[in-house]
Amino acid sequence: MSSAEPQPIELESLTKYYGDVRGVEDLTFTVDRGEIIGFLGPNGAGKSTAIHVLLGLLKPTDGTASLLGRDVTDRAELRDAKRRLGYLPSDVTFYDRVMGAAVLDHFGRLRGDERRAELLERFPVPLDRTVKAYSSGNRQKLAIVAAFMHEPDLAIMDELTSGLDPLVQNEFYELLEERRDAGRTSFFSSHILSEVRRVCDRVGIIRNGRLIELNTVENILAEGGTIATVRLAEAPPPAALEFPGVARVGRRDGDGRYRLVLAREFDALIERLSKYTVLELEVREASIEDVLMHFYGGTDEVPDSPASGNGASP
Ligand SMILES: Nc1ncnc2c1ncn2[C@@H]1O[C@H](COP(=O)(O)OP(=O)(O)OP(=O)(O)O)[C@@H](O)[C@H]1O
Repeated sequence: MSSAEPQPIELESLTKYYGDVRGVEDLTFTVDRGEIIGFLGPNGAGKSTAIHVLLGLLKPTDGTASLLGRDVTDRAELRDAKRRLGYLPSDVTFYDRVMGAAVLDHFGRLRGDERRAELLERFPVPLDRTVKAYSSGNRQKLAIVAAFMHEPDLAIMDELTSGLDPLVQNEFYELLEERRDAGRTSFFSSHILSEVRRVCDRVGIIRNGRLIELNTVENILAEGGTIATVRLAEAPPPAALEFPGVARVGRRDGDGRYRLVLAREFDALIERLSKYTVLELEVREASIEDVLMHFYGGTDEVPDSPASGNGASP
């Protein structure tokens, strides 16, 4: 690939309304070549809408979207881009009455299949059975082979590894990492925070149709990397515990504990707490779940997040 090659995904003020219902609004971002980027957000945030616009399945209300430098609203350009695209949908459906092998033959004829044999070794499926007889995991493995066997420059995946067992998941993450090493790009939506942390270079967080954060996992964690939970004999208002370096302070309704999200400002924390009688203090590293709960704000829709049960939402 030459350096003059266009970015794999470029969205500029992309907006999609379904009648009066907002799907996404004013989305602007660029995905770089060789990047693995995750798209996170609560249910209904707009992830699928953005992906469907990118695939040319939905027409934008406003703004532009391009795949591998091709305008997705132009049929010929979209067709061209799709030859170098691998797409893994969230609900894998094939014609039930065809054999697994015939499914791969079909996609192979359309786009190529140079990695077919190797991928089938890594993601084995019963090729001589009809897809109807496949378990959901096998369907997904077949979809992976179909999506990646032509070595696409860009892969787009909706709900990355839903339904795969942990060993297959791991194999799949390795495939994405090999692609990255070869300068190929992967973009996926996910609810699974551990997988985002494991494989992503950057994470985009979308809420109510808008992109509210786009950053590396490390930087997202660094903004509020420490959580202090404290119980005081006194009951000052949460704002009394704020100082530079504290991102948020909240107070739990049930037991009156305060929860501070802060940068590693331990001296300042100790100084501030010294004004009070500290009955309990726990300080720990924030998890990505903690940080994302902040962005998701007050929703319960982070499935593998531990219950945070605190009053520290923004
Ligand atoms: N075909 C449609 N007609 C009307 N509204 C729609 C349609 N598809 C999506 N929406 C609305 O657009 C918004 C974004 O939905 P979208 O499916 O893109 O979110 P999502 O982030 O993919 O959610 P999930 O994680 O639940 O799949 C929601 O308010 C949803 O109700």
